[in-house]
Amino acid sequence: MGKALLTIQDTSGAMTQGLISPRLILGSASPRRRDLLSQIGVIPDDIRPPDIDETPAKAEQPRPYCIRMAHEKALAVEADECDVVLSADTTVALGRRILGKPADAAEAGAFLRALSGRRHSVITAVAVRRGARVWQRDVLTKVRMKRLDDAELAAYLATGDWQGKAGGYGIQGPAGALIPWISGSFTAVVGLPLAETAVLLRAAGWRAQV
Ligand SMILES: Cc1cn([C@H]2C[C@H](O)[C@@H](COP(=O)(O)OP(=O)(O)OP(=O)(O)O)O2)c(=O)[nH]c1=O
Repeated sequence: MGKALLTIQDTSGAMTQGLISPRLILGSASPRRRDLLSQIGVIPDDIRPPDIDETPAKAEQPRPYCIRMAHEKALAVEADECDVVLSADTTVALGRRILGKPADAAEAGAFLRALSGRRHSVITAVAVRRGARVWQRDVLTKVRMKRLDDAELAAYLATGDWQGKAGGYGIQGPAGALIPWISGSFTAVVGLPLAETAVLLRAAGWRAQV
């Protein structure tokens, strides 16, 4: 697929043809995803946050849920036929339980108490769409959170860093001090697995940066 042939007609009626790279639309409101992309030299031409219903279906398992969310986000973003749209979803899973973005500090506290002293999974699914074609990958990372005492929990909640983050924490911020071990992809936990994302962008014809 790669580059598209662009034909421009000027005011005299003359036609000019040239090859253009597709535009990249980041279908995400997450500043983390924008920052992660810039780490590999990918600067989106536009950012269009998707507006979808993120309620899990009844008895839906975390991984299928996460994959479905990324797919629906990519489809929800308006784009031209040759634009490349990139969307993702990060889901924190404690067993079969899906921990989304906490509504308030009380819910963040409840999530963190549930995660305290245990291993959980962070799943990030990425969807890249061009026209009707969608390329997807998902990455599962195991994360262990240390056992939190009341003072540590209160101190973390007071930072406000839990806001807008699945599971009520951000490993890249102060919560990094609460996470002694991960197995998997750090960038996936933060919101976008960069190695897998680079593969998907190349598959969709986006020019490789690295
Ligand atoms: C677990 C974890 C999540 N997160 C963030 C990444 C995501 O932004 C967010 C999970 O919510 P998402 O629904 O995946 O993303 P979003 O609502 O922020 O943005 P959009 O749907 O528009 O793409 O949690 C971290 O920043 N650090 C972490 O350690």
